[in-house]
Amino acid sequence: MEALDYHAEERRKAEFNLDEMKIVWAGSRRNYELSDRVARLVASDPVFRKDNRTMLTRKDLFKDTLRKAAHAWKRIIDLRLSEEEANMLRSYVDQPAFTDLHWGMFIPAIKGQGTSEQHEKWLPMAYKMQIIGCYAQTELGHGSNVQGLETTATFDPQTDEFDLHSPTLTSSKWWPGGLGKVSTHAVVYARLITGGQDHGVHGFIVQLRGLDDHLPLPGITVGDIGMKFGSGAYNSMDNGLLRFDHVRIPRNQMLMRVSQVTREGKFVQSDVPRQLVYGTMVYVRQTIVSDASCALARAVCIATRYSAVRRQFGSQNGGPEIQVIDYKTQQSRLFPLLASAYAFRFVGEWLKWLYTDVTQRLQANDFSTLPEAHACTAGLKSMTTSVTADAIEECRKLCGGHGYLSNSGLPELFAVYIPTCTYEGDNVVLLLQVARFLMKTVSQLGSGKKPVGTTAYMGRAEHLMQCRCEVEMAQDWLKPSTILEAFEARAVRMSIACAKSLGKFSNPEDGFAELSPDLVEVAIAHCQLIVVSKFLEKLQQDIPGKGVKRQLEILCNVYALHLLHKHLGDFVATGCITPNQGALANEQLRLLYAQVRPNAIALVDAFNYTDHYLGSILGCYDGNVYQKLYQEAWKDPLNDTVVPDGYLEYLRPILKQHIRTARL
Ligand SMILES: CCCCCCCCCCCCCC(=O)SCCNC(=O)CCNC(=O)[C@H](O)C(C)(C)COP(=O)(O)OP(=O)(O)OC[C@H]1O[C@@H](n2cnc3c(N)ncnc32)[C@H](O)[C@@H]1OP(=O)(O)O
Ligand SMILES: Cc1cc2nc3c(=O)[nH]c(=O)nc-3n(C[C@H](O)[C@H](O)[C@H](O)COP(=O)(O)OP(=O)(O)OC[C@H]3O[C@@H](n4cnc5c(N)ncnc54)[C@H](O)[C@@H]3O)c2cc1C
Repeated sequence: MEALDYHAEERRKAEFNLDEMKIVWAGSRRNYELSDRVARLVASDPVFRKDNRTMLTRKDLFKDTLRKAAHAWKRIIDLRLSEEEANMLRSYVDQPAFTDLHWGMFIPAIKGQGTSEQHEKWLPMAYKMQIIGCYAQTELGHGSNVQGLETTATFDPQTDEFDLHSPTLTSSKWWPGGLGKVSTHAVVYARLITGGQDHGVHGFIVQLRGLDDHLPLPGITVGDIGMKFGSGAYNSMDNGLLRFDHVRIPRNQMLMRVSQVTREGKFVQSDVPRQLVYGTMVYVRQTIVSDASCALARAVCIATRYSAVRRQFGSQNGGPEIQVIDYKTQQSRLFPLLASAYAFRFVGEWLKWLYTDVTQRLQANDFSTLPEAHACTAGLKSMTTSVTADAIEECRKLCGGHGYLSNSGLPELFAVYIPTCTYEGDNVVLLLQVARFLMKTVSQLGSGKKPVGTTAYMGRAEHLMQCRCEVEMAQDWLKPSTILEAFEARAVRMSIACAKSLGKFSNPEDGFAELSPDLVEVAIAHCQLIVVSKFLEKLQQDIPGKGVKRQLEILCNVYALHLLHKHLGDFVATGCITPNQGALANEQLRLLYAQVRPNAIALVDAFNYTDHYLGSILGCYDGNVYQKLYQEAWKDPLNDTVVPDGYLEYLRPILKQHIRTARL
């Protein structure tokens, strides 16, 4: 018997080759095949079941996480998965765990900031998981201000050791994932002190727990910081606290690629920039951008599939009601998010390339592109996570009441996703870093130093400051050069206006603080330009498959024009476009929505998510939503008994009070 598919009609409407689109989404045929295989492997394994997760107590959830991590590791070993496949497997298991920090931060920190001797000593043990590590930077008193960290690492030349100490309550390490209950080791960030002199924050490898009994080593106080937002969600992670009471570690456990301490206690700064101490954060921010496209695609997939199944109003002559996806308001809320998922995917690909490039340069002692890599990773991490967090909530609303059910998958996705706006750098703090970079670039414009990379457009500031948009009809907005110039002109004009305002302050730092809300907007305009331009660049590539490129062009235009519509104030106020041209952009946007509509379901099918990974009744592939919702309701523990626990103690006395009242 053929499986029921409530979306079959929608799938037939698609105007492009779905298999080819899946490959574009995955980045290559090889990526597609790998990820498809690993996703199915996870989905078919009962240990990785997650539909009961939000019902578990914290302790049970944590134990379930340990069980899944151990099983994942066994699968990785047994199947001899490559590092790439192993990463995919962990991400499809879809449960935050200590392993994220071990593989995602502990190992990269040692790789990026350790010497080759340190690599040789620590990495083989870490790769075999004979030791498990975390990234212990943030403290109770300081997260954003890394230079304000208080933990000290004081060199003792007598013993050739560092003495690690937490001098105040606020110096307690607070938040590191994997620290609370699991990690045997940590890369700890502490102030390096030699000969009474403070040399700022550096990384140290510190053993926390015994490898035989898992007990904290002498002088170490360690534990979990407590429940976090939402049920299930990030509570599978043991975010921890850590205090040191004069804990001793050998000198060679300071990560010494950036700076060294000699046997005599002399501090030596190598010729690599001190910012490399922040290198792990740059790496992770880059991965967070790719992850944003996955999370956004997931929410959009659920909301799109459900919007095609859900019907409200408009029945004529007893016929079916209107699918809610056909309401223009639904389209204007949903399709820009669909377009954003694709846009973030492509900018994530590009950022990965940029990161690989900067890493190769750093190895060859070329540090010239580090500021650009920092600005791009910080800015795009901030912009994509903020958009995605808001979008998940918007998708919940797009699913009406059923979106609020836990089994829609959206509440947990939201709860697990929102800390990305805070961790790895608070989004506002990161945008201010981008703004500093932009203001520096503007200040150097007259000096003959040509801006390069993502700020190259500033080199054309003279033209962009006075150019006039030539749009006369709605369809003129479909020209890539018109869109690009409008975004470049807006970004450069906002940057230069801010730089001028800054110039009015006698103390630039006072000006920066006073104008910081405007500077954040400048940074966002710049980041949006990057995303638009990378989407346009993607379209320059040879993209095979019937109709695939055409769909991507439509999505690119939706992405750019919805931003233009949303930030019309910026575009008009800076004189890039007229209000009438803004209205034409909106007219074009409506036409584009109509073109997306028949392809919407196939465009989310292209993400190739399994029902297991989506974890949503509303988003399941076959669209059999109502039956599944009905069946699922009966599985709730409250329905285990017909009469609830507590009836006799609490309900019956209330219900029976009229008998007592009547007797009085
Ligand atoms: C598959 C793998 C999966 C992986 C998943 C992993 C799991 C995910 C789970 C994640 C769990 C979450 C895990 C976690 O949450 S881990 C904890 C994350 N913590 C943060 O992100 C803290 C955020 N704060 C900072 O980064 C710094 O303190 C900032 C940047 C704010 C200021 O800093 P500071 O006060 O020192 O700097 P300055 O402003 O005086 O600027 C001085 C100069 O330095 C340059 N500069 C600054 N920063 C960088 C940089 N990074 N690379 C290169 N350059 C940099 C800057 O441009 C300036 O240059 P110039 O203007 O002088 O030229
Ligand atoms: C789920 C989760 C996991 C984490 N995992 C880890 C981990 O594994 N390892 C680790 O070391 N850390 C971890 N962290 C800590 C995380 O990196 C920090 O919380 C983050 O960097 C933000 O710092 P903060 O908490 O000090 O925020 P704060 O800086 O105190 O932010 C509070 C408010 O102040 C504003 N603000 C701060 N500075 C400025 C400024 N200069 N200008 C304008 N506004 C400002 C912010 O925008 C924000 O609105 C984790 C955090 C979370 C939530």
